[in-house]
Amino acid sequence: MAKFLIVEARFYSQLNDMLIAGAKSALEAAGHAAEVLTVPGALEIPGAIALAVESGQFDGFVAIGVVIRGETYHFEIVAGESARAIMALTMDGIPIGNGIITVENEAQALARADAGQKDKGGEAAKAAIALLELTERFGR
Ligand SMILES: Nc1c(NC[C@H](O)[C@H](O)[C@H](O)CO)[nH]c(=O)[nH]c1=O
Ligand SMILES: CC(=O)[C@@H](O)COP(=O)(O)O
Repeated sequence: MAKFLIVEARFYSQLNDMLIAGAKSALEAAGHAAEVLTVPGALEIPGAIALAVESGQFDGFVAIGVVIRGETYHFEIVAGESARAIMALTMDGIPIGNGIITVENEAQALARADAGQKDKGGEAAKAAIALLELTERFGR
């Protein structure tokens, strides 16, 4: 059994609850344990994961968040920079699944957060599990 940390940016509470439910379901189905850490927004997720990696307490990570386009360029920054920083961590061999949904509106977010629809939380958890299995296969 591996131990995963779900790092969630609690910007839209109900949507996050749905994403986390999907992620937890996927992790439990694979026989793994999960803890949840909450940060203010998606831009804080990569830094929180980096700090948690240093603790040595977790085998893998799932990033959970919702970024909905507003009026300004800030959407591109939040969506793009959180994804870029998470990708940089995975390139360092850290098993992370990215479940930060970046959408145009709440309807799109709902369809992707719902585990009975597109289940992006569960998808991200399965990606993290797959990367952890690769670290075990390649001896990291
Ligand atoms: N607009 C959204 C944000 N914005 C906040 C940033 O993520 C960050 O917390 C702030 O810039 C302080 O560093 N975060 C989301 O997760 N979702 C959004 O829609
Ligand atoms: C994704 C965002 O940053 C968004 O929620 C902020 O909206 P705005 O661009 O209208 O400030």
